[in-house]
Amino acid sequence: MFEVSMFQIFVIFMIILYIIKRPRIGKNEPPFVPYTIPILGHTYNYLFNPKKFIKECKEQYGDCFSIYVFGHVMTVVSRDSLTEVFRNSDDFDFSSAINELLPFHRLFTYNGGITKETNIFHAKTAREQVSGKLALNTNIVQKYLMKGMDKCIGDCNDPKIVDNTWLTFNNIVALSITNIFAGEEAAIHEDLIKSFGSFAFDVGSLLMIPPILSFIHPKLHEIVITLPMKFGWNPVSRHREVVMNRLRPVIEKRLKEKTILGNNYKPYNDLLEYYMNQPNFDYTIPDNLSYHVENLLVLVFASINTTSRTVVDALYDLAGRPEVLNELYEEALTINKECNGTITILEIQKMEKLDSFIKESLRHSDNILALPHYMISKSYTFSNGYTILRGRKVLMCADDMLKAKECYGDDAEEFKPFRFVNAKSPATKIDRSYIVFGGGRHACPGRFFAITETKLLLHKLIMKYKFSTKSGKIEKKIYIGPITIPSQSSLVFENRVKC
Ligand code: HEM
Repeated sequence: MFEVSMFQIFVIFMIILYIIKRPRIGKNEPPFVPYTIPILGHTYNYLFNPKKFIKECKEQYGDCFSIYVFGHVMTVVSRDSLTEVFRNSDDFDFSSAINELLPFHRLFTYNGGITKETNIFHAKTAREQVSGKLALNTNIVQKYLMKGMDKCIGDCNDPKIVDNTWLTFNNIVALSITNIFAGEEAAIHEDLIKSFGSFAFDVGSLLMIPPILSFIHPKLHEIVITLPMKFGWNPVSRHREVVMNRLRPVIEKRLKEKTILGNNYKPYNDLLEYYMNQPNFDYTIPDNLSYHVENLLVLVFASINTTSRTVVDALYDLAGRPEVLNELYEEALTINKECNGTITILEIQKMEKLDSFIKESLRHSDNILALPHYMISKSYTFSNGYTILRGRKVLMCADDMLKAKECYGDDAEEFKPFRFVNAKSPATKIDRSYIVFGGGRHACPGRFFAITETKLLLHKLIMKYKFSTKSGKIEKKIYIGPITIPSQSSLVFENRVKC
């Protein structure tokens, strides 16, 4: 009798997998980097040795090459070919690549998640209602950043050690953003602020599941990570319920006000008011409020933890450089004297050294590969002559582009805090190499708000505290594969003026 052991089944499975998943490269595709381990391809180097691996590939194959990771061929682009991806947004799509990592179309059950089409609305909202209302909202942002600072860091007459830095500053940013998104009335509720603050972390936790099953098919990975939804666990719905509970009474109150006051009704400046003014808003219709709340949550996802990440990276970069902190304190002091402590958008524009410092910190975000895009046209031929076909995933060499010598000079690798002072190059200005906010037609529309909020919070922190790393050294970021997260080490805060 012929018996088949588990081991034999495994071997047969691996052979089949090897045969069907052998990388297939078109005739004129960017050069394929050879690998030695079958099936795994370049996955090990991608996860555990990305900096050296990508540098060596670039040196050998140029700015455009193909690698094989998690069972898929991906095109890696830098310099001119990277710029082409941004310029040709009809051919390259960011949202479908993001949906593969985080299946928003399954998590957001009422608004369909984040797609190329729905992003038009979200981008317009961010551009006109958030970045576009900076001057109107500076006071409110300032008020709640100060409140958040008092609550989360408080009095540091004696030096205070702050652990969980990203979480701490995320809570401060969440408080101010909840106030301008949901309005001050709703933002008095702790559970709403907590929900907004933890939303991106909760949804993003799905990224921590390694896509092992993608070796077989990416859909399998999606099925597995969304399996808990079948048993009622959905990180979006939990937060959606909290937000709806807190917004419903405010909506009812505003609608009543509108009826009583008629033309004398004074619209609020928050995002809630904007959603209420949409022609398709009618919260009495089933699912209508869920739909609008999910739209709001998309912007919560895009804004809070990206902005707090920028603040925290800048804080670590500053905490390890006391001489730079002193120089920024001098600038902050001068500006503060001129306006008696009440900062308006004009004062924020005057913070030139701080702006340069934040830009340099963003330039050193150290992500090796970022901003995945899918090629969605029939085929695309780069100006270097290489052609890729529909469905090819493209990854950008972020660090390589952000440290390009032809754009930043021979010292491009160095952290020069005041590199951009007098260079007419603010932290919000997109250009060929400064890709932290993407590029082209889909460049981040919330960047004006994010940089203003970051400047305001850092200004207030610099005015109130001296801070340093606990180790006294410049702390390095932590790599998770080719992307980074902030250092986990502690920061020490101390009041500038002791009582
Ligand atoms: C420092 C903080 C931020 C960073 C680093 C950041 C980064 C990015 C990046 C890299 C993209 C992709 C751009 C592309 O496809 O070329 C993007 C898109 C987007 N961001 Fe931001 N972002 C930040 C803050 C914000 C804020 C505060 C908002 C909302 C108020 C926002 C809303 C959006 C939206 C709606 C898009 C999609 C744009 C489109 O597809 O047309 N972001 N962001």
